[in-house]
Amino acid sequence: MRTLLTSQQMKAVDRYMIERMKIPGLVLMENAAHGVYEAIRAEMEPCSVQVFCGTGNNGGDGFAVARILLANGYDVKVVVLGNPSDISGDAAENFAFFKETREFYTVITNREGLEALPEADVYVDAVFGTGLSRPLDGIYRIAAEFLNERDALVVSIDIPSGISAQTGAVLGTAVRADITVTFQYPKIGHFLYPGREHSGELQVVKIGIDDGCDIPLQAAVCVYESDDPDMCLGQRPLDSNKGSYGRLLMIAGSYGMAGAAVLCARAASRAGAGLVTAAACGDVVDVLQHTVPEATCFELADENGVLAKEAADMVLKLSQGKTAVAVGPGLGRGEAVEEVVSRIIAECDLPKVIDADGLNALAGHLEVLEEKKGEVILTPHPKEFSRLCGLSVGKILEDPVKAAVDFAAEYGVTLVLKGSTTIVADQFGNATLLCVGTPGMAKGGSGDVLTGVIGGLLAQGKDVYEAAITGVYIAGMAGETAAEQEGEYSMTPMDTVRYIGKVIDDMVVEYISADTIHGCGGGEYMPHRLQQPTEIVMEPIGTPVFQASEADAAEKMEAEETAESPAASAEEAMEEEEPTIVVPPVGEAEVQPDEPAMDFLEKYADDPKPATRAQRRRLEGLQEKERRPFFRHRAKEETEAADDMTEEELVNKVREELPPDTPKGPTRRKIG
Ligand SMILES: NC(=O)C1=CN([C@@H]2O[C@H](COP(=O)(O)OP(=O)(O)OC[C@H]3O[C@@H](n4cnc5c(N)ncnc54)[C@H](OP(=O)(O)O)[C@@H]3O)[C@@H](O)[C@H]2O)[C@@H](O)CC1
Ligand SMILES: Nc1ncnc2c1ncn2[C@@H]1O[C@H](COP(=O)(O)OP(=O)(O)O)[C@@H](O)[C@H]1O
Ligand SMILES: [K+]
Repeated sequence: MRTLLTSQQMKAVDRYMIERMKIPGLVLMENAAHGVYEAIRAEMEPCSVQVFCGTGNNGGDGFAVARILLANGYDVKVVVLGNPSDISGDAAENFAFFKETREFYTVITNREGLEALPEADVYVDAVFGTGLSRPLDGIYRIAAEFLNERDALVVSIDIPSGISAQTGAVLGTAVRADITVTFQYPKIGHFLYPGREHSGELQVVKIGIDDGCDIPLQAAVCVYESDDPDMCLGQRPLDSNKGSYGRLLMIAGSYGMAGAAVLCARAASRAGAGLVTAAACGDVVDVLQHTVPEATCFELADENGVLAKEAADMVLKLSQGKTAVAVGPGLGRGEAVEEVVSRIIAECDLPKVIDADGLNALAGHLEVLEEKKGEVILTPHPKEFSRLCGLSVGKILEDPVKAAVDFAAEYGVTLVLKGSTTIVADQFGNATLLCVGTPGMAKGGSGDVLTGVIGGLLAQGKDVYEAAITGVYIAGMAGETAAEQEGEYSMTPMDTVRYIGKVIDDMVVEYISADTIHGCGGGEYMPHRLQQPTEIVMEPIGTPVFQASEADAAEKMEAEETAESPAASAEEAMEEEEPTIVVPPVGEAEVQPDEPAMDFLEKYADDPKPATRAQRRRLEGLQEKERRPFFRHRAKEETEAADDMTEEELVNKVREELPPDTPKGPTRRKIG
């Protein structure tokens, strides 16, 4: 499970690290750039790289990456998009090097300029990050399209430019990255389509505070992915019986849609419910008796194969002694179905999951939810959700997390908005994204399986939010396993049902700690879960949390007391190790203004008589470094060329290689 942030929350985290933790912004930017550099280095040996930079801090990261790449032998060109005079703050600090050296950057304002650039092996997208505030147009749009046409590795910094970090939506157009390196926390936009697809492989690097150090953050959104180790279920106690695992009442199916009831009932049983009671019209009961022998069946009043109004009383009577209700799959439509669904919601106090025709029955009658007796989970796909909430599908998908959270809070329900990334929202403003499942599940019947799994978990006493999250995870993973075994094209929802058992088996652990919440039967351990309806806090700057505990301090003092005498350790160091620079205590330091650290190293490197082996090694290392020029890659080319070229020929050759708009002049400048 991972915590996801919005752009605003990430800005607050940056501010926290800068203002409270006193980590300078430039240090964060440098760490970010090193993370990106490492990602590139892991893929490519020194090669040609073009870094496309915007004028904000995302561009600042780009300048820093470019500098690090140059220093490590890559052949780098920085492409500035926008007006360089708009670059300010930390980004300007990192741009300064390029401004001074000129030859490594170019400002591009049109497509012709981009097309005149030589092809590169790697493109770095540092145009916009979390500061994207409107759709890409002009040169930004052209540049994103240009990057998408390249047959090369594209690495996006923080988030592909053009993707909203908040919603995953494409604003105008967006870069398609092979790798995206983001900082400290992933963002919601990395996990929602189309942002999820545009991000490619997502890497998260820490840039200020490591894991284990808490930032006082009230993030309300998290994500589970396939094979997530945090998704666990507890073992079933040895001394248990079917009564220990609840009784699910399922109302599903109609003439022609008996399969929905079959899938739902089988999935509920596979999810572990102690007893599944299927209530349906006569035709469906006949089918169920043959295909789901483990379920008990009751025939409800019907009219032409669809429930009749009188079925409501029978259902309410049947609900006595049950622990949860699942209603909707394949019920069909009509006034009678609406009445049955409304009465279950208003008169039955059990937790319930409502899907498919259950949701259609609710559309236009949402006031029923205000009278609900038990807790309610609704599981619409976007079209069903559109019918429920009145927003168009397009509008919902513009910001699906917001749409789900708003609806769940307004009606006091748990909402499961199904899709390739499924969003589960609770009534307190929490949301969980589930990146599980496969396109193989895009086939009629997969939703019925999900309803059965959630119903089965609810029957076993799981809290509604947990049952919804765990249910989506189990159904999605079972679908993935079915796709592996049967193929994505050919797998059927019944195959998904068949693999539920394997998925659950992999999730069962002997002992569940407070961190591994699912399966422990309560919401109190839910990390980040808000327990009260509340505004989502966007700027969670709190008090610093890094204070050495008293125990730590005592341990440190003890260690100091028991340490060997400084004289002995110094002697040893002289013999075996590198010489130690002795730093006098503050206040006693002799100020030597003419001897800064670099001079000291140079002086030390020139020392004719190194005292120990370690000193000699260090000296050799330093001399080796001295010999190595800053821009290795270029220097290597020059050395090779110099073997059979005159100096004049060499200069002309290098000039020819430069892009046409680069001013002629010195081809290398030493830094410092
Ligand atoms: N210390 C830190 O904070 C750290 C931050 N880090 C890095 O900073 C990044 C966030 O930086 P950022 O806030 O400067 O935003 P960024 O995405 O560079 O762009 C904003 C600029 O673009 C402009 N603009 C927006 N949309 C536009 C459009 N469609 N077309 C044209 N212009 C548009 C926008 O203009 P405005 O909306 O103000 O008019 C503004 O000028 C973050 O993703 C991470 O990479 C890391 O280094 C770690 C430390
Ligand atoms: N491309 C996909 N990736 C992951 N999961 C998917 C994908 N397509 C569908 N699913 C899952 O399959 C299920 C389909 O449910 P639904 O649309 O209600 O189908 P139906 O009503 O036909 O049974 C949902 O749980 C959804 O999340
Ligand atoms: K970017």
